[in-house]
Amino acid sequence: MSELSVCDSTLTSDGSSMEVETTNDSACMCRDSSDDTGRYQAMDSEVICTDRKGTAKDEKIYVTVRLRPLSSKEIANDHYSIWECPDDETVACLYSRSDRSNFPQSYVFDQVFKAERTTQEVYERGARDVALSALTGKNATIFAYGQTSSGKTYTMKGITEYAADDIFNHIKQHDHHIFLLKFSAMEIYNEVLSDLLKPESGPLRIMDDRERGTVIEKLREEIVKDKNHLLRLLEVCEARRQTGETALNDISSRSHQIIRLTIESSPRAMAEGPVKSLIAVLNFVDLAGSERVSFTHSEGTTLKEGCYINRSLLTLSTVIRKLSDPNRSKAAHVPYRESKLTRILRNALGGNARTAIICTMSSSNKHLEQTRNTLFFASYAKEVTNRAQVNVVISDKDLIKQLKKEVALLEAQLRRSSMSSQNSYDALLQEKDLQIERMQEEMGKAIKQRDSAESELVSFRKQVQDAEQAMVQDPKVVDAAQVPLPSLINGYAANGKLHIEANGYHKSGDLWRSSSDLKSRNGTVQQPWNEIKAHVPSKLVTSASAILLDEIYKLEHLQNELAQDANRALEAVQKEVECLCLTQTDMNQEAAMSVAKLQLEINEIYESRTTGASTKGLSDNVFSLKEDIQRAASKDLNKVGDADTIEKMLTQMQIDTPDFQLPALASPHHNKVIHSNIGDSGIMDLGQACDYATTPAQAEESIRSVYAYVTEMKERISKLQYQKQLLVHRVLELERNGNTDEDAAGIVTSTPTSPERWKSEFSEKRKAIFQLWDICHVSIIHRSQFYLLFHGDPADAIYMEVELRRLMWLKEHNGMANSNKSHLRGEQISSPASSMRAVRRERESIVKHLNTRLTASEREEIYRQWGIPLNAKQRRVRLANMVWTNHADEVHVQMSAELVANIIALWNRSGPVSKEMFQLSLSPASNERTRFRWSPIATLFGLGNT
Ligand SMILES: Nc1ncnc2c1ncn2[C@@H]1O[C@H](COP(=O)(O)OP(=O)(O)OP(=O)(O)O)[C@@H](O)[C@H]1O
Repeated sequence: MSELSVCDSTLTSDGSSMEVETTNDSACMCRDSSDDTGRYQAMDSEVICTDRKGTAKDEKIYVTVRLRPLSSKEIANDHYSIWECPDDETVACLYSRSDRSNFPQSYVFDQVFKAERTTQEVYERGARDVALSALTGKNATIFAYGQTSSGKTYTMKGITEYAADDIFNHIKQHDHHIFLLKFSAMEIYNEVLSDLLKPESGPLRIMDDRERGTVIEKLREEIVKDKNHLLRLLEVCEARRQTGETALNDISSRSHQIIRLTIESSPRAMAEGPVKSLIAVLNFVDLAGSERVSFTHSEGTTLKEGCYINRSLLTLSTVIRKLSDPNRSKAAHVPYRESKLTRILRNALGGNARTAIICTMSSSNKHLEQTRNTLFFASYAKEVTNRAQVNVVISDKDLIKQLKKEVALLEAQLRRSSMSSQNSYDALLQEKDLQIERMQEEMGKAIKQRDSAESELVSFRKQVQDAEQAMVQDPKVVDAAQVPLPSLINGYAANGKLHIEANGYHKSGDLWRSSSDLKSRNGTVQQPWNEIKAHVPSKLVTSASAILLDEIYKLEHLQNELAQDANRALEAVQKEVECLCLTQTDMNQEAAMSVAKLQLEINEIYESRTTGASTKGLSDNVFSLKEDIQRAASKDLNKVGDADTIEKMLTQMQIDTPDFQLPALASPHHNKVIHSNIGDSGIMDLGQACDYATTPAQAEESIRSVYAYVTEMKERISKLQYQKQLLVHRVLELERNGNTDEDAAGIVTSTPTSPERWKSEFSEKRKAIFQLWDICHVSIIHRSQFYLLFHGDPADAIYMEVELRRLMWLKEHNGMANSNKSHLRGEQISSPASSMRAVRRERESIVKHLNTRLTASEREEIYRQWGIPLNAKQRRVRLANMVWTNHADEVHVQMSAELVANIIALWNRSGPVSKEMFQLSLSPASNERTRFRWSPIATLFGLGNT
């Protein structure tokens, strides 16, 4: 059952609504609507909004006309009715006068109630619908307009009571809602607003609040408890209203009365979201009647009242007329503020309210003019458009509650999203864990495989070691087939080539070396010759050349070690120079330049050497030996020399390895002299060379000393090379001629025994060599090297002999090379033409390097020595063409050799000239491999062909 709630709160507004834009049911936003159509009105702890979702629409004021029957008094005064209602919407005047012809005879309205119609019918057909709009949240105003005594009060009293009945019936019928009904009443008397419920409060002020709209200050509101309560309040107001007696009305209303019901409803059940209450104001307005003074016989107070009444009604008519103008712009001024009545009824007149106007009129012929004025007013009023909207109230409390719910909802969504993310993270982590697990398993397998491979390798190495040990103890019992493929054994297979050990010799691809050689790091032969001989092929064992070959390998091994020593010396020099760079600021300029030049030269050597050329050179050299060996092995050496004789010869040719002493390296920091000695193996200990910084002068001296040592080492290597070539030559001679130890010993026996004899023999042999160089077109670089290297030392005899024999051999076969370019004994013999071309290229190279190797002053000095005018054209070409052209002239030969060495070589002025020649990079230019090759030595030191 519906109930009418009683609430302690009171409203202080005038009932004007708050216009709010609503975007949805649960959220609304207020905005100021300061135009004439409505204003916001903030209400205590409430937000009133208008629901515009299709419920608001423009609506004309509902205008009806009610005819009052003639009263007994009027009938007594011979009044007669001149108005009739041909239908429910038309009222027509029966009285026609020629002078009134400009007035319409009939008027059409929404409803016309003839005199017989009851007030209930007027209410039901002319006001009920509008009145009950307040129950649905729409403001509503019903007022009566008409001349005095036309029945306004009579009609409005009945309308209010019928509306009250309907309102309470509605409340009864809508028990799922809670209703709050508040009553207030006011009157405007002589343009003074007063509270009918509390008349003692005096005149009320009308406030125009920007937020709340028109507000009647201190207007009392009564919560209506029930219908009787409402009726009692109405009675109170009626009793308090200003009335007076006029000629036309015994109880004439002398004021405008406004009865206001504020109806608020809210659903009883708490639905989702905030509680939305509906609020509306229902005004019942009983206007004072327009009157004509002549008719009312007003005077004094009554006259004054009439003036105010007419003035306010005139303002109302003006407002209605202006609002009814279809051409009116929204900006057009509407004089609401010219009367309190229009200010208070502002929403009802063209605003947020539904409005019904009941125009009351007397049908008497005596009131024709006043009646027509009423009909004119009614005609204007029915053209006024209102726009009533549903007013929704959301309390702050409910709004906060709703917002909290939304926040909770969002938080829940966020939690769900977070949980979802967490779940996905967990899944990802699980997947990663699985991957890690799988990888760990694979790693475990790999580790096992590695361990297994390592154990196999250890086992394999042990087998190899056992096999090697067994072979050392008794090589014959070791079957080569039992030796595992040592693809990973020791360092022999670093190049990945297959090594097969058989009969004391290792074959590593294209490399042959003796077992003893491989095992003797310091060059000493660990296995006796006889022992080696026992394991080499019988063909080689019986061959004197085999003995020579073995010695060749020994020499080569020693040569390699010397080369390594030289490399170490170079590195020491390099480090020394680097140390000097740190103290270069303390050097005097000359020393700095000297050191810088040395450093540059050494850098060039070092950079070239680190390109791997030395390895290549050694390989080439070894390759040459291998070919020699293969050739030797392929021959049937039935008449090779006696091995003992060859051994004897080799003993005599034993390499002279004097104890070199490294030049002192001064150390200013340690104040001592460091000596690097050549050990038994001929390896120089230079380990500490770089640890000592020196003064620039000392350092430079040290560098020069080291440099001289390197040069000496290279000279020894060169001699070894010669010695090796001699032996190779002898091997080939033996192989070719079938000669035996006599030939081999011939070289040895040719070594002079007395210095005097050797001196003359040296001179003769050198002249012969000079001649043969010319005949054979031997490289001028080779000539220079040879000349500067061998000066007549008794130890040089063997080299002189080798060179002489080689040249004679070349001379002998030059004709063959000329007529037949086929290989001789597998060797390619350079033809005289190709040798001449090679010499020519050397001369061109000299021309090329003259400017780069020598300074201008040095060149001028040389030109003067050679008799070339300084202003001559092509001086360099002339000089190059003169070199080595007169072998009979000892001075010319000397100058030629020094010039070539000076130009081509890295010249060290501090050292012996003859010992610098081995830095020459030019080997005899030939497309074919010559039998005597200097290039390995040159490339060993990174002095590849230029
Ligand atoms: N429709 C009607 N049927 C019978 N009597 C009516 C009718 N209308 C009005 N009367 C009577 O007419 C008289 C005047 O009516 P009422 O006081 O309501 O006029 P009024 O328009 O309010 O006048 P005023 O403006 O002076 O107050 C009253 O005695 C009333 O009873």
